[in-house]
Amino acid sequence: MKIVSIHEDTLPISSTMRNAWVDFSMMDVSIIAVVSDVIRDGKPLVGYGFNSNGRYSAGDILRRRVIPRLMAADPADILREDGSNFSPEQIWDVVMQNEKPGGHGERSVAVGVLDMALFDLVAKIEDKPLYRYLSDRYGDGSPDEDVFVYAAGGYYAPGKGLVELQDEMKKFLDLGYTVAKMKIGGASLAEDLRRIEAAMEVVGGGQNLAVDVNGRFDLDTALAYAEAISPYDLFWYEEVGDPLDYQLQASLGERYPHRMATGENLFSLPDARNLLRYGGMRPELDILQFDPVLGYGLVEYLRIQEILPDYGWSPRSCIPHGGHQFALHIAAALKLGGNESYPGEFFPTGGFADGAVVQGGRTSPTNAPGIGFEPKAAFYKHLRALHI
Ligand SMILES: O=C([O-])CC(=O)C(=O)O
Ligand SMILES: [Mg+2]
Repeated sequence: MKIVSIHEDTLPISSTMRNAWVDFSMMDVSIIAVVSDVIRDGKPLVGYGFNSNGRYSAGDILRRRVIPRLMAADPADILREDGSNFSPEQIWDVVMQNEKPGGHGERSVAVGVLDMALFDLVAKIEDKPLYRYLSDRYGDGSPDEDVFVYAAGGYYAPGKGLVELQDEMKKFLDLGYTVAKMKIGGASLAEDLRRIEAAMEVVGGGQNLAVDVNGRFDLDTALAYAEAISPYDLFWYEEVGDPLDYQLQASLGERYPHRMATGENLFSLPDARNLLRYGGMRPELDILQFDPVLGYGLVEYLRIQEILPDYGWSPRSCIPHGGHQFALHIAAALKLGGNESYPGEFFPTGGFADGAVVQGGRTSPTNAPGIGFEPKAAFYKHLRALHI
């Protein structure tokens, strides 16, 4: 069993929206196809991956370091001991040769793109949907049948006023979501409060609405907003300060009695552990949003899962960032607390498989083998074009 070829490209997912830091006019993702010599129905099995949503493509690192290391590896070193399948864990060690620790930057994204494709391939070789494969190998063999998902959106955009924001929130409810998320921190406090109140009016109150600052605030601004939004009792207050400012997070936690969520821009086990050690996050209340792609893939995410109990955390407190099908499978298999969803953003990578139904704020991964990119037509045509 071997990897025959790896194909990589960059796909634009640009749009006119913005959060408190980033306008998405130049946003793109890396996409990858890993072609194996395993033949099924007359065709080679291929694993596909992409780098989640919201961080830029990492093609240079893939082309210059990650892919060459994998292609140069002895085929025996990248298989499980019994030779029955590829080992994403061993491949992780191969592609991380000669890399210093720390300073994870875009390297963790490049490794995550490959890792997603490997898990897609490995599950296809076992002819199982990914959540079943993961549950059998890393979980308890009985995955959750469905997963809590919330609709992320509420971006700032040209010409988007309160009415348009309310229409967007209404659309989320019509699609079957019960909780929506919106951006704050990109306008004045007074304007953001008007936006929050307008959204709450539609979604049914603060417990159905999360707000996301994308790391924009210093401590004073974080606390001023905290005081102003406290009476709303929001679903959560997300990524309020710089992702690596654990002291800010801890100070906020001392003053803000409602749920906080963060972690989408922590890209490694040591960074995640530092959040648990020093970030003042409260295991009985708060939510951890590490993205299983951006942070060196599922291999590293599993290492993070392993240390959670040491700090009093349960997998149910994890709701990954990214709104991708990969994390949906992981959430079902590892019994996480839920998954993000982008019903209206990041075309064509956002959203789940075509025809996926959300009901009462819950959905299920597809039963196609692997991740199920094939039944996501508008995206799959780009993945397939990588190697055809
Ligand atoms: O706006 C973004 O980059 C995405 C984001 O923070 C989220 O989904 O929580
Ligand atoms: Mg966020």
